Amino acid sequence: MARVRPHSLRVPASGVAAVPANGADRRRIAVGLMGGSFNPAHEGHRHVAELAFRRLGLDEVWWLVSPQNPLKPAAGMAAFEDRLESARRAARHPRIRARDIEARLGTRFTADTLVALRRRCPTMRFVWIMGADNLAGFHRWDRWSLIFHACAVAVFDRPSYSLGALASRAAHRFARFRVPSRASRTLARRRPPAWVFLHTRRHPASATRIREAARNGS
Ligand SMILES: Nc1ncnc2c1ncn2[C@@H]1O[C@H](COP(=O)(O)OP(=O)(O)OP(=O)(O)O)[C@@H](O)[C@H]1O
Ligand SMILES: O=C(O)c1ccc[n+]([C@@H]2O[C@H](COP(=O)([O-])O)[C@@H](O)[C@H]2O)c1
Repeated sequence: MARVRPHSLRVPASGVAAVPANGADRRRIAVGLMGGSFNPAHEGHRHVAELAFRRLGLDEVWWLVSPQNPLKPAAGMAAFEDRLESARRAARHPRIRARDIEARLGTRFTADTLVALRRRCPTMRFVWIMGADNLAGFHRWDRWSLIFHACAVAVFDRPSYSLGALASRAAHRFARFRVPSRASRTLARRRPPAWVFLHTRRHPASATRIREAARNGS
C-alpha cells in the first residue's frame, strides 16, 4: 500500500490536517494520535511511535503536545513552546509530526480533542496511542468511556505498568472489545470501541527521570 507523505496533507490555518490534497488517494489515512506532556520529549516516545508504525500500519503519528495535562500539576511543567520544540527535535522522522493542535483547538481534555478532530478530519482514521501507565489510570480521565467509543485505542507496554494496566477499570470495562495483538494491524479500520494491548519490547525512558537527573546535575 502506498505511503502517504506528510506534504500530501493540506494543513489549514487551524494547523489541523484536512483531507488528502492529491484526491488520487481515496483510501482513508490512518493517523496515530499520541498525546503527551513531552516535558521533555525522549527516546521512549520515539520507541512507541516506531512500534506503532510497525504494529498498527499507520501512515503518520502525531505527537499532540498537551498545553496542560488536566491530571498533572502545572508546577514543574515547562512552557508549552519549549515542550513543543523538544518534541519537534526528538521526532527526527518524516512521518512523526509534533503538533500544537490542542493549543489551537483550545481543548485540554482528550475527549474534546477527539470529537473536534473527528469533525474536522472526517476522512481520517484515528488511533489513540498511549503507554501502559495511562491505561492503568484511565478511569480518572474526563469521559474516559466516551474516548473508547470515539476512537480505537492502542496501549504500549511500559516498564512496571503491564499488570496495573491490564487489571485496570478501563481494561475490565472494555474487555470484550479487546483485539488480539496478532490482529493489531486491523485496529485502525475497526469501528470503536476496539483496543489492543501490545506486549512489546519495553523502553525505560521517562521524562520524570530526565527532570530528576537535570535537577541533580547528572
Ligand atoms: N518509555 C515509555 N514506554 C511506553 N510509553 C511511554 C514511554 N514514555 C512515554 N510513554 C507514553 O507516551 C505518552 C506521553 O508521555 P509523557 O510525555 O507524559 O512522558 P512521560 O515519560 O510519561 O512523562 P512523565 O514522567 O513526566 O509523566 C504517554 O501515553 C506515555 O504513557
Ligand atoms: O482528558 C483527560 O482527562 C486526560 C487526563 C490525563 C491525560 N490526558 C491526556 O493524556 C495524554 C498523555 O498525558 P501525559 O501527561 O501522560 O503525557 C495527554 O494528551 C493528556 O492531555 C487526558
